[in-house]
Amino acid sequence: MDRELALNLVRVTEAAALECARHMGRGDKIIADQSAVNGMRKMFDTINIDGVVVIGEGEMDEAPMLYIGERIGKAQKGCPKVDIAVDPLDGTTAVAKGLPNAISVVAIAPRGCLLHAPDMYMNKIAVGPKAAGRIHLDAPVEENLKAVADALNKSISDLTVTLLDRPRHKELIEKIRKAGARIKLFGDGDVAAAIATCFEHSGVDILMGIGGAPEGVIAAAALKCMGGEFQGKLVPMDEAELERCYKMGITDVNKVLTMEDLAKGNEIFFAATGVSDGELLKGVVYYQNNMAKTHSMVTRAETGTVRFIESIHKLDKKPDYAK
Ligand SMILES: O=P(O)(O)OC[C@H]1O[C@](O)(COP(=O)(O)O)[C@@H](O)[C@@H]1O
Repeated sequence: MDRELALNLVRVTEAAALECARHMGRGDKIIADQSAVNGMRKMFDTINIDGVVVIGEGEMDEAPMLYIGERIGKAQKGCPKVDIAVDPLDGTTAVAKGLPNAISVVAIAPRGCLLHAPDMYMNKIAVGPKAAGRIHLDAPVEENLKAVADALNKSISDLTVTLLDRPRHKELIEKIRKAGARIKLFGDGDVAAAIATCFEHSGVDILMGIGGAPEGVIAAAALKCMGGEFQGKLVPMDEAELERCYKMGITDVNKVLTMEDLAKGNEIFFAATGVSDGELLKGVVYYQNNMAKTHSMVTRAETGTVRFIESIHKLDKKPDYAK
């Protein structure tokens, strides 16, 4: 895949962020999400790829756009055939309430390389490059914390574990506290939290806990690009969810899914744009004269280069496809 695709992916997440950030604090997460989808979908149509959505807004009958299986992109002759994983707005509630950490994200890989993860929960663990290769999702919490602390040349008491603030994490939180690590809970957006582990200045060292499985695939793609490590295990809650795993070809739900299972190979691209302020990305700011500023990152696995891009948008001058 042409490396120029990276910049086009930023255009896609910027378009989604610019649309949905308008709905910050307006209390309606559905409209915020729809706006992100509209912005993202339109921009995808300008990009020369033959894409299939593998992680999207739901099944075809649940979502009008960016549904699983939808073909997107301009698809001109000779263009790359790719799998696309999107979360036009990770943090719908955060935007509706005006809270931090919401981002728009997209990951792309050659056809067949991204896991078609069912829409259910996934138990996750993620670390940055220095601690990659030292964790195992099935290992006891204390063992993982010790391994990460050793890799980072810190004591466990100086480690910060980040996890979603959910009642289901009560036991996990107790174990982390018992081991002596610090905890940073967040309300929503575990893709951004997983990415944050790859940057020392973010102040978080390890992500743990249960979040969405689709978000897990996107986070795995991102961490693969940045040299971190992500592992996940599906958490089907009932027979119906178990059946969905089987239907999607996941026969052993107890298997720890590695980055290679979730995002295969080295031709992976990932882009994200901040919607509301987070540890790494600033949220959208709207200026006078119908201008706006976005803050994005883009990376690809082949080189591992991470670019942070600040863009000033003159919204009056946007072409029709970007309106
Ligand atoms: O809110 P739940 O059910 O605990 O699910 C956790 C998931 O929700 C999120 O926080 C936000 O997802 P949405 O934007 O789809 O609401 C994800 O980042 C996370 O994986």
